[in-house]
Amino acid sequence: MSHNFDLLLYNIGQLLTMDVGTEPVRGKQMQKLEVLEHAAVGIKDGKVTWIGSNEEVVQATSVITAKEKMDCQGKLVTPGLVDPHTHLVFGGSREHELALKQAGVPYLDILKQGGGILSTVKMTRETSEEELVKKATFHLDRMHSYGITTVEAKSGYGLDWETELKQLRVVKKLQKSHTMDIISTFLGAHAIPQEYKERPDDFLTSMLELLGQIQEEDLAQFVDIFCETGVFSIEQSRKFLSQAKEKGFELKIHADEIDPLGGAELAAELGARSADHLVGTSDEGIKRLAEEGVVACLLPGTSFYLGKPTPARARDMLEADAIVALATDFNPGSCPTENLQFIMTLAALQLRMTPEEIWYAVTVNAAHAIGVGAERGQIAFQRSADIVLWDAPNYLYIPYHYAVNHTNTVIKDGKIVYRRRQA
Ligand SMILES: N=CN[C@@H](CCC(=O)O)C(=O)O
Ligand SMILES: [Zn+2]
Repeated sequence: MSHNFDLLLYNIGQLLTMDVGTEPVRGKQMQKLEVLEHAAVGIKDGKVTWIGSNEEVVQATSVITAKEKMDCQGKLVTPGLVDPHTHLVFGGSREHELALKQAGVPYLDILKQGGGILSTVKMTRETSEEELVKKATFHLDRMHSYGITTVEAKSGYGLDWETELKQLRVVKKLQKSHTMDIISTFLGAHAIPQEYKERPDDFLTSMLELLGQIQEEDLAQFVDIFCETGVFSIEQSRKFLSQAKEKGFELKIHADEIDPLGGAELAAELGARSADHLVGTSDEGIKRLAEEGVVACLLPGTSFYLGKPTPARARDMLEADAIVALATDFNPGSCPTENLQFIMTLAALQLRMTPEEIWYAVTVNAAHAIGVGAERGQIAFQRSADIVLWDAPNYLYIPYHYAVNHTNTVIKDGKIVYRRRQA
């Protein structure tokens, strides 16, 4: 059979296809990783149309042709990474808070004093839609350079109708203008704005009134809430998310990030797609997440940056056969980094996840955490060609050699969107 590809990747030292079909991978199954040695991948019309051996390429040069050929020099090739939890769209930055953190001022105290999220809210309200598009485009370009080809992006720095819609419309514009696949989440329930300080329930009601407009303009697939001490309680979160679910939205929840309020149990009760953070989650919460197939989306970069001594209980979640994913939690306050590769290292060192588990957590399960598990996170026949060639000899190397960028070439829907500058 002859092939005429648009792009042929050959001489691949190690290929991780992560080709597990359309279901997420649970717990103990995350240990089993298929590695193809000396492989090749053919791409046509933006899709993966052939996966074979390098031998076949060498032997059959006459019947395997391509407009462009990429010699992968015996290096690692994997699916494009998926980042299922980011606060991509925001104005300004919060580097001044670093000194407060160093002085030991707790994250929730900074928020209580009107800083933290609320200071980003002020800056985002003051930033134009065009400026927000430009700034988020810069971050998306950087994410591509780190090997990320699909991301989730939340609102939550407006906390009023105008600015929440502004953020979501920025995401909608980026879905059209940028090569990155972006899944949108409404996080209007991110914090209580000053103007509603004494009336949090009225604030949540006003955010719920936005849902109709969000649906009408198709601005978000998910609705999320920050369920945390001093922000929104379990009861408030249950009421808010239940009403969003009734309107047809899929659910996410910032759960048990700092205090173990039982956000994981609530996520299971409501059939959320994912529960995120989970640093303080109880045995019961872990059990319920696994039972209901809620993706446990862990954010070790946030624990690292906030200097939290105890990491999320990843090993107990894996033991309980939960579906575990990883994300950056990229945001200006608790995790200002787009580098998902560094998150992979933190998952190894702090969460004690194995390299095999980590690779499922940044591809297949990350895609399931944002509802695109059937389309993204794998190199498989007729799937979009979202592929990374790494300057690495094998898949162990990425979490091991840390705080640098290992990408050589990043391919999105069959097109090269990033190539490391060759000296
Ligand atoms: N905890 C709430 N939201 C973000 C932090 C947002 C911020 O600090 O600006 C998080 O997931 O950590
Ligand atoms: Zn977050």
